[in-house]
Amino acid sequence: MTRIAIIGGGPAGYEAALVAAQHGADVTLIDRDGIGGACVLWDCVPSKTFIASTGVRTDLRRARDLGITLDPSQAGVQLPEVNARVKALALAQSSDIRSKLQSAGVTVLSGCAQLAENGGGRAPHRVLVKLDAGRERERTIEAEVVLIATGASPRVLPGAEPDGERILNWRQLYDLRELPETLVVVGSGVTGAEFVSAYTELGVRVKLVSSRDRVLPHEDADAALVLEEALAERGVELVKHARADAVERTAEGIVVKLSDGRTVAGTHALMTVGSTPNTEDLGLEEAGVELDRGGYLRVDRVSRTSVSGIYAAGDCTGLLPLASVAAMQGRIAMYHALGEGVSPIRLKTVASAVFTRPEIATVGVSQNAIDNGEVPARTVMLPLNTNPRAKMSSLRRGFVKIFCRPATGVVIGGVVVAPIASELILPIALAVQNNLTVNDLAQTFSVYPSLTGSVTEAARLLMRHDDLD
Ligand SMILES: Cc1cc2nc3c(=O)[nH]c(=O)nc-3n(C[C@H](O)[C@H](O)[C@H](O)COP(=O)(O)OP(=O)(O)OC[C@H]3O[C@@H](n4cnc5c(N)ncnc54)[C@H](O)[C@@H]3O)c2cc1C
Ligand SMILES: NC(=O)c1ccc[n+]([C@@H]2O[C@H](COP(=O)([O-])OP(=O)(O)OC[C@H]3O[C@@H](n4cnc5c(N)ncnc54)[C@H](O)[C@@H]3O)[C@@H](O)[C@H]2O)c1
Repeated sequence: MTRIAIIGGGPAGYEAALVAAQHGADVTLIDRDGIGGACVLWDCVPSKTFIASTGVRTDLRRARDLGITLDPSQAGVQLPEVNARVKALALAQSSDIRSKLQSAGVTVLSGCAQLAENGGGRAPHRVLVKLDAGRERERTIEAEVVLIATGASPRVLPGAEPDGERILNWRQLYDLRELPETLVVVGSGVTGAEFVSAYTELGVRVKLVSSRDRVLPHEDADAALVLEEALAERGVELVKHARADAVERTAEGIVVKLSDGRTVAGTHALMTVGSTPNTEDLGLEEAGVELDRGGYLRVDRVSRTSVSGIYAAGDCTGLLPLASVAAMQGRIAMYHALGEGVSPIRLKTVASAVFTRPEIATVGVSQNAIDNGEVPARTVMLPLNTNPRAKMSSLRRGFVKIFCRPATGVVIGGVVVAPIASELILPIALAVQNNLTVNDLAQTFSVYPSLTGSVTEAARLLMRHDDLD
């Protein structure tokens, strides 16, 4: 029976463990902070749960447009209750995953693990675990296969170290007892944008410090523009071309010092300046495992590191820091290690979403790659304000974009900006994954009236005239 040791219990680690156990391996999974990893306990799941609460306020804000008047005092935010719900839901999900692993036969250990010296040659790898509890303090596990799935941690900007009171990282937000009066968010990537949108919905005055000329510099530019307009309308102050050098405490709260001499004041600062991989103190150098720039583990498309039998998956590899990609990398590693048929990971079919209001969802090639001439494509952008369902719900913003191959009409990408874009992207993702054409999409019945009607309509606009004859 193949022995497998997995370091890290986030989506990369636990999905890998489930697959390996299903295929008859003897699996030990070690995690130091809690099963589900940062994804379930601090990052993805808590932020989306928090955003679900703020979404109620979004709907209330829009109710007036639909002829419903509400007493604003009835829409108060009980922050301790919101935060308690976030934490309870994260812990419950962590516990569900632990039970699932245990019933699949996975040995779950709580503790900190690192690679230990092995006997060399064909001897199995050895993993040293410093256990959290119990009489046994250390255990050495021998395994033919090791998967490193240790994730990443919030990057700390020197001079702006979080203190958990006024200068916060996103993992410390759920300990606040009261809403900040003025929140300065530093960093306009996906994490920053999601919290700006969420806190604005809760009535907090928000300022966003962006090192670029816009919010979401890595996302579709048209989508980012729509979001920027929506945030500006809600009073968000966007400070552009602004690189934070330091954040200092003041009598009133904090002040963010920018590299060009400007300052931005608030009561609290939220640092969303990216993450760094958890690859220190793992014994990687001694084991000969190579790292890339920034300390990420170098892997190929079946998750192999530079050392035979040692695989890596998830945010510690820096491939694409998404829970879905982490899980897929973990599964692929196990299929490969156990000799099962496996296809290398394909990032071109990954669907992802930014959970702002409106949401932004994307899949496949980007508009940028098309505009740069890297990918030849025919494109369409259909505003949602022509969609009957959108009009009924008084939606003013948003669009559907579809990109297809010029000659064949095969769908290669798309963008949706809408309140539930994370759900609406699926038909386009399905088309991209399965090489479907715009004709296939256009000929699919969508419900009338529905927002997905804009997906089929956009596809119809991309059908060539000779197809329509
Ligand atoms: C604010 C935020 C929101 C996000 N929202 C989304 C989203 O909506 N959708 C999405 O797809 N992705 C989202 N992501 C990204 C997603 O959270 C990550 O891609 C995902 O967590 C990666 O999973 P992982 O298994 O690689 O690592 P993690 O989830 O980080 O888990 C790694 C685990 O390994 C443990 N560990 C580390 N070192 C050791 C050691 N030496 N011994 C034992 N255990 C160790 C850690 O404690 C941790 O528990 C979000 C990220 C952030 C920051
Ligand atoms: N909904 C989701 O799926 C979701 C949500 C959050 C994060 N994520 C994943 O996590 C990844 C990382 O996102 P992120 O937003 O945490 O990090 P990021 O690295 O994408 O963005 C950080 C931003 O901070 C800026 N920055 C860095 N130093 C700065 C400084 N001194 N002053 C001002 N700005 C500064 C950077 O220029 C960058 O734009 C995403 O690419 C995504 O894959 C996904």
